[in-house]
Amino acid sequence: MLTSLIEKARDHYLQQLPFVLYRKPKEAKINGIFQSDDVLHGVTDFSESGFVFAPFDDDDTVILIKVDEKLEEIIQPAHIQATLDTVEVTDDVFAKGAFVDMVEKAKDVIHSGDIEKVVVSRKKELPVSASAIDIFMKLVGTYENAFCYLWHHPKIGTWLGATPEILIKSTGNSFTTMSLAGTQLANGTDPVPTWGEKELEEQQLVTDYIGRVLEGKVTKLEIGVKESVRAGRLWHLRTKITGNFKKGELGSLIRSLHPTSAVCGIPKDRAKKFIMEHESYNRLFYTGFLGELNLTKEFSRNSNSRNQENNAYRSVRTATELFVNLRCMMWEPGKATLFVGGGITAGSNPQKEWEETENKSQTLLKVLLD
Ligand SMILES: C=C(O[C@H]1C=CC=C(C(=O)O)[C@@H]1O)C(=O)O
Repeated sequence: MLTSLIEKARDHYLQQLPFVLYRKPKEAKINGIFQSDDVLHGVTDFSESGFVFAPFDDDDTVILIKVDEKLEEIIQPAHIQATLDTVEVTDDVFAKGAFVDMVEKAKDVIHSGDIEKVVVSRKKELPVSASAIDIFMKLVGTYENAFCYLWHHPKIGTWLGATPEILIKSTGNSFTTMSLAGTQLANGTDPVPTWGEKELEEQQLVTDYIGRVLEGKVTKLEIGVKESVRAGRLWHLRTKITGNFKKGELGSLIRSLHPTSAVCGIPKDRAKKFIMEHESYNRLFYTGFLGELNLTKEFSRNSNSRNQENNAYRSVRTATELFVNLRCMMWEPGKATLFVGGGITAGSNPQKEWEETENKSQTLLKVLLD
């Protein structure tokens, strides 16, 4: 079924113009933002408005797609045939050897006391025949709790993903962020998982790190309780963190959060150096962030508990909603490059870390191999 939103995206792709399609967690509506020329815009201080796409490397340019046109539509998503268990964990000996070596090196550096935690990753390439739009529609139909997107800029490329992690969500001067780390495969029978020491410690390090970088920068900082959340076939540990920031400080807040230790490590600079030296590829936009920056939204609220319509009032404010670019891939005609990683601490087992990256790759493989 061709809809005006999907038709517009196809047309933009054919004309090689920038656009993004996205569906927020638990929403039915698909959004499209379309830029009418192919200029590559960069963000300078996060006072801009549009859809941002940021690389992992916080020294590189954050890209902005300008909102020349914004469309919204409720579209019937594509459902996939594959059952949860049809994609097998593979044992690619060469890739596994290199990854396990990197985890061992990371553990050596952690034991030497230089780094406390580092997130290492790898990529996985495979042939694909599906179009980026078809893959996007399957992601939307499969992962209702994730932020699903298809992003295209002719000067950069095409990316897709279904991420479970919020970097920052803000309206006015209040914000929410989260510490998300620790992974285990969902077992059909367990309603909620039991967590081991390694995962609990790994996630606590991320929560403490976020608390430290925000302290002094924000007011009313509140750190919630640990909860287990589902992301496709995986469980993660999550802690919600909220607070208020001063007018004009959104950019500095984003810059201090990214990259969190859920995707880089502790301390940030040494972990980033380890990643740059030991991962044999450039992460590009994997573990960067993406989403709406300073978009105008209408909020309506009832001022009366009896819910009388004439008491409802509306206000127009700007809102920002950014997600960490996880469970993502770069799409090229005929080829997909998937990116997956995991947090390494003193207690990591290299074989288990490999299996964890294989499990994480299934989020996209399930849709690609359908
Ligand atoms: C780096 C990734 O996940 C992060 C987010 C959640 C759990 C993670 C973990 O358990 O290691 C990672 O910190 C990835 O999916 O590639």
